[in-house]
Amino acid sequence: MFPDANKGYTYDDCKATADWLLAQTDVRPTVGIVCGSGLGGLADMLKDQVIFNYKDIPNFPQSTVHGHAGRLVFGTLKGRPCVCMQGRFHLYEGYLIQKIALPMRIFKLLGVETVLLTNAAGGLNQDFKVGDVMIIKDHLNMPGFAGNNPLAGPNDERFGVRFPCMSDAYDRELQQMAMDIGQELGYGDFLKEGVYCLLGGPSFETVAESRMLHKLGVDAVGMSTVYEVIVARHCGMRVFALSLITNQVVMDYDSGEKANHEEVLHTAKLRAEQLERLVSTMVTRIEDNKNN
Ligand SMILES: O=P(O)(O)O[C@@H]1C[C@H](O)[C@@H](CO)O1
Ligand code: HPA
Repeated sequence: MFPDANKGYTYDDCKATADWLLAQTDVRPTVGIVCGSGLGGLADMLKDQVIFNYKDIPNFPQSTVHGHAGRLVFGTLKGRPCVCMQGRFHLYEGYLIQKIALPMRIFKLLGVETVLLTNAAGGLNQDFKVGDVMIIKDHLNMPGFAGNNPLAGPNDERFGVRFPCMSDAYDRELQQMAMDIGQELGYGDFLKEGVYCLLGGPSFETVAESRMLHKLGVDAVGMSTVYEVIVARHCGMRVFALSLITNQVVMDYDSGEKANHEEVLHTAKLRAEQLERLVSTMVTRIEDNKNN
């Protein structure tokens, strides 16, 4: 049923990739960051960078989407060791679902304890505006209802249990921390919270699909993050995720609006600096809290 489930994704394969990376950098990251569409500037904030192109990393997939540079950047954020994915992988790129989330297992084997994920998403919540930042409190794995789960296939207990709990997927303390930091930075007006829904893409939603998701209580819809969260939680890392609302989802047949990737990248550019400040402050606080 899962013909390729083991190919290239065994514990030993992940370990070989992690060891290959660790042999080439002195950075021992405890925080891992994933940059969403157009949000790769986060990685540029790291000091003393050691950069690996995805194409040079054994077992790593390649980025094929505009706005995803395809580099793994090690370095320090205000002195704290981090690793940052400047570009992620999506179902619509044609990757096997296990491969999309493979970097989370490599993060774990690098020593990462906390993962901070960002994405670009369309706003369904009618109170959201373009440019709002939604702290994700829960998700809907829409492809998951049809059996598309990155943990499908043989389970290796060295990563985690066969049936992991997901009701606590998004760390409450980190959500509160982001809210607090957002208030301190004066971002209160555009900081929201809500439920993210994964769709496979790459086509954007029809009006009927958008209306259905809205009725289901979805606040923002996108094409990533959920598989990474499931795999990160499976192997015991703490998870925080946020969506930048890059566009308002079209819910009206008379609307002249049309979702497009250029608008997504444009909005990301406008909010990038504030997002970088929010995430970098979180990194320092996570590390400081650990030492106190
Ligand atoms: O990687 P993310 O989820 O930020 O990318 C979003 C979803 C699609 O890949 C793309 C659509 O514009 O942006
Ligand atoms: O409207 C959207 N739908 C799905 N994915 C997205 N990523 C950015 N915007 C969107």
